[in-house]
Amino acid sequence: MLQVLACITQQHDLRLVALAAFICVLATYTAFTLVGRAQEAPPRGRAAWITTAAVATGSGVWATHFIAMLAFEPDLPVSYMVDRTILSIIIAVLISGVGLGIAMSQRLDLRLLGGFVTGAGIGAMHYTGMWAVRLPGVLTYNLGPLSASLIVGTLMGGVATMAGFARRDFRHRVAGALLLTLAICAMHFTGMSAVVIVPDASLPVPEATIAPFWLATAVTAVTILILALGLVGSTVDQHLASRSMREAERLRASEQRFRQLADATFEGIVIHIEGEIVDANLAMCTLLDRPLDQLVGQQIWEVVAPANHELVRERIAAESTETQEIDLCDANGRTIPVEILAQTIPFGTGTARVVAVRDIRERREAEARIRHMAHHDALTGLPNRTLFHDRLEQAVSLAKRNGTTVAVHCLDLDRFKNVNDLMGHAAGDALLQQVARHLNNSVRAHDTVARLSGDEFAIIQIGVTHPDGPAILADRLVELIGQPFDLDEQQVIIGTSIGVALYPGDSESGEELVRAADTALYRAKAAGRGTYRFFEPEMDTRLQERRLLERDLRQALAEGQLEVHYQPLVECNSEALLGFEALVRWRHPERGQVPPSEFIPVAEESGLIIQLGEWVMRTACREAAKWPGDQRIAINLSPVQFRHADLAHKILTIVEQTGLAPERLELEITEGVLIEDTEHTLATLSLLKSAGIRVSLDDFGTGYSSLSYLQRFPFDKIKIDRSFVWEMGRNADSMAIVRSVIALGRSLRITVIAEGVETPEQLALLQSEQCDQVQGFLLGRPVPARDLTQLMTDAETAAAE
Ligand SMILES: Nc1nc2c(ncn2[C@@H]2O[C@H](COP(=O)(O)O[C@H]3[C@@H](O)[C@H](n4cnc5c(=O)[nH]c(N)nc54)O[C@@H]3COP(=O)(O)O)[C@@H](O)[C@H]2O)c(=O)[nH]1
Repeated sequence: MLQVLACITQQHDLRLVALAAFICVLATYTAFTLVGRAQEAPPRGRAAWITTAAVATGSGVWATHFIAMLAFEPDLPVSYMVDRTILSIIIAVLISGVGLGIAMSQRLDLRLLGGFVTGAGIGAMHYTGMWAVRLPGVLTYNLGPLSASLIVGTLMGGVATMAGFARRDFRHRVAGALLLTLAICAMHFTGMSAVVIVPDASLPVPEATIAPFWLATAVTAVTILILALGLVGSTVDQHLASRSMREAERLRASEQRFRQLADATFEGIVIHIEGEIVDANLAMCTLLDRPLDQLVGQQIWEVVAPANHELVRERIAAESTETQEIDLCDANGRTIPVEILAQTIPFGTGTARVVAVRDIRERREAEARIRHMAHHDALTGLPNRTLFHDRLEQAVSLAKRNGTTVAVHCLDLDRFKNVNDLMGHAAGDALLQQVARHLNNSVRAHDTVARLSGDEFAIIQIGVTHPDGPAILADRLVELIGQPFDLDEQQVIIGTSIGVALYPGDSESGEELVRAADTALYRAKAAGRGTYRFFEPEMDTRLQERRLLERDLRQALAEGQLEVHYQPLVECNSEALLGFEALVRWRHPERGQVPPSEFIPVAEESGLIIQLGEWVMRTACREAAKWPGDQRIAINLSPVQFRHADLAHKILTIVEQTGLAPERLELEITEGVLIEDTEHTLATLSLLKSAGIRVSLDDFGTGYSSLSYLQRFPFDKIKIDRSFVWEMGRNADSMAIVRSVIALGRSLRITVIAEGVETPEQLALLQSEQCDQVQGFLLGRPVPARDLTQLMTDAETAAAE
């Protein structure tokens, strides 16, 4: 060690030694910095950085050696052989490159080995450089220091790389650089202390050389330039690399955010390039029931329903951005209706199509539900009137093309209203559902059973090949609906009336076919119900007649062709005049006298009964109010009038306006009034009754459940139907009924009137049974108002006698 120190202090120019040390620190620092860059660089760029590090480090270390050599003052002129000096530079560069290349490894053993190689390489450079020295003497080495210099240099090289590459930060780089500088200096000066120079005058003196100071300055300048270039390059590159790393990081984060965003949407997103899927979000994978790695690389045709391939191809070609509904196929081959919206976006170096996919299964189901609701009856689930007419038009068009026959059956349930009224609406609904099921089971799959309204059903029987086909079906339906139905553990028997019309034959259009079937239904009902009738052209004539009658009645109301006649109501025993029943009369200018039994049903069907009824009520009340006595006035009310909510209000207004005492007014209603919407009817009647108006139950005994109505409303009077009165003398049953009704009235304290009394015998029988009142041609025919004064005077005279 002392020998080394003596060598440094006594045989070297210390200023140049300091300069060499400075260069060495700079070179070794550059070495660690550049190798650090190589470590961080992508594999492709590493070789370039190692090469740069090798050149910078090799030249720096060589410069250190060379300046240190210039600092050496052996008291003899010294020069250097160019070729050997260049060789020493090459060795420095090559072995530094190899050593540092190994040392940059993550493995500790390789890092140590790299340090050893670097240290040894510097030794090799040093002794090659010494080999280039020329002086007038013999230069030999002491083996001990020589070996020591190589061992020290090699070992310390290892220590320096271990320290310098332990971490990639400035402190470790500096520590490594200082240790490597120490290694180089130790190796150099130990090596120099091994030098023994024996002057030899016989050897040639080297030619005058450039002063060591200037040589050192030139080498230093060039070296610093090389090292500075290396360092600046490394710093700039590191800056750029960290910027691009930050960019890449930002890109990665943005991509991740985009994916999270895309995955968070409910809509599926798929990106494809000319049909090849390159990415998709989570919703898309879930929709198609395929993992992302299965989707990526697939052609979109594999997920689009074949029927939509052409359409999708056209959209891609046109770069369409319009929304479109198509079908996709999932992994299980299920069809998924979706709405798509596509955009062309920049993607990598080219473009791609990004497609937003919305699952519209729920929407389609809701639409289907709404469509179904719009075309089906909610209670029975059968097609409604709208769908029925659509299907009928289709069936007729098809029959026209194929030359086949279509039959339309219009059905009306008989006595359904009774069930509804007596057992309640829930039972009525259950019955309609059972009927619907029965009808559906009776037809073939391609026939249509529809519910048109209330208890009206219709059937379209298509593809009729056998001429008896419609009759066979109608027969079966009458039979089927005539069977008892089970309702709430009770059996009910209803029945059905059916009208049948055929295409071709009865009509050319669906609408007319229904009208014809309706006409036939009317005839089936008129024939006593529980049967069917085929449409016949003559039925249509009747229908036409009804229409004409309706037109004329409308005109009659407008032109005042109507009149009210009054028929006496008489006390049975005394035959005293009690009042009159108002009966409407129509004298048509051409038709002559039209009976109410003909035009009242037409008025009820057309709704004209509202206007007509109000007119009769006002006319009769006004007339009765003028009568000198307090005779009562009985006025008929139709069931149709009760469907209007303001009936009670209208009657009370008329009574008030005409000045008739309410107690003098009797309203005659039939069972038909009570069958429809009983609650509303009873409320109307109660209101009228509470105003003092009397209420009579007309045609008693002809209805289905006359007796039950007596329990439900406190009628003032019941009128025995004239059919019983006519049969009294001939038919014991009719007599028994008349007797029972009179007894019933007496026990319930309800007045009983018998109508249709035409003979003195009938009157005598009724008197013997103590009937309260009578009405009939025997006691007085309906007469116009102008004849009433005479009639009342006669009655007064008769009473006085
Ligand atoms: N809603 C309204 N209905 C009315 C009105 N005017 C009449 N009508 C109803 O029309 C039906 C037929 O009535 P009409 O042809 O007037 O016959 C009535 C009497 O003329 C007839 N009658 C009376 N006595 C006899 C008789 O001895 N023999 C016989 N063959 N017929 C007789 O009975 C009819 C009265 O019946 P009713 O009403 O049941 O008391 C008829 O149902 C009328 O109700 C009206 O303004 N509004």
